[in-house]
Amino acid sequence: MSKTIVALDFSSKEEVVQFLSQFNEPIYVKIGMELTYACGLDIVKTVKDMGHNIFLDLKLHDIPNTVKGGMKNLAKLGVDITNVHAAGGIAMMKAAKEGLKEGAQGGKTPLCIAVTQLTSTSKEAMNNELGIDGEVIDCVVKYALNAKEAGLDGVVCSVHEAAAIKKACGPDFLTVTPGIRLASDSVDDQKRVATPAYAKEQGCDYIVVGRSITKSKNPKETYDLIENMMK
Ligand SMILES: O=c1ccn([C@@H]2O[C@H](COP(=O)(O)O)[C@@H](O)[C@H]2O)c(=O)[nH]1
Repeated sequence: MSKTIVALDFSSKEEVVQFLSQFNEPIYVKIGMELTYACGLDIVKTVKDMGHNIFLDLKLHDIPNTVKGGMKNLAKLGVDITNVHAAGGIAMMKAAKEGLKEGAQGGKTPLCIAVTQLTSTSKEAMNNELGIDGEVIDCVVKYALNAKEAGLDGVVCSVHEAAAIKKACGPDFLTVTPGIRLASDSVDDQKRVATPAYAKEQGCDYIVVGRSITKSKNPKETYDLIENMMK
């Protein structure tokens, strides 16, 4: 199973099909807002029919009843992982899990993970804009403990918090880490970034990589390079 989840941040089905044609074997991909809002949820079936594993990254955040209903319908798509915002609270996360169980197809319930603090959030922004005092790592670990209490399977966090989360929540609690850059890449809008090699060192279960792969001159070669760093 690959450790690299490629973020398919494209705005058309054609771009996705062209991008995935470079891969001869199934990989792990992430379908997020950009692609879903451009193509609708039909794109999930298209990518699934090509044999790829899917993390559907729609980051649900609403009242528990609404999230439960939303997740029930997302589970019917047969995706592997989906997610919510941990900031929605424990009752909302429990409802997400219930919805996924109700909608599960063929006995397969998608894993549910919670976004802690976005990797584009710095300590300064968290303190001054979001009004959360203290260090990012403390907030992220608290959100991870909430997600565990709600029965979720893991969290989205930065590489810098992964080891502390494993210590607090146990080795089987998944850490899925975006904000990945090769040393030569520009950081763009990300704030809490790390290399694939450091992600491996910190024990991250999966890394999420978008632009470093999709915008590189040879995406397949860059994917292979990154995937090998995670082995
Ligand atoms: O905290 C988060 C949660 C989700 N993401 C998503 O991951 C990719 C990262 O893309 P890059 O191009 O590698 O920066 C993107 O789809 C985000 O929506 C995140 O970055 N941070």
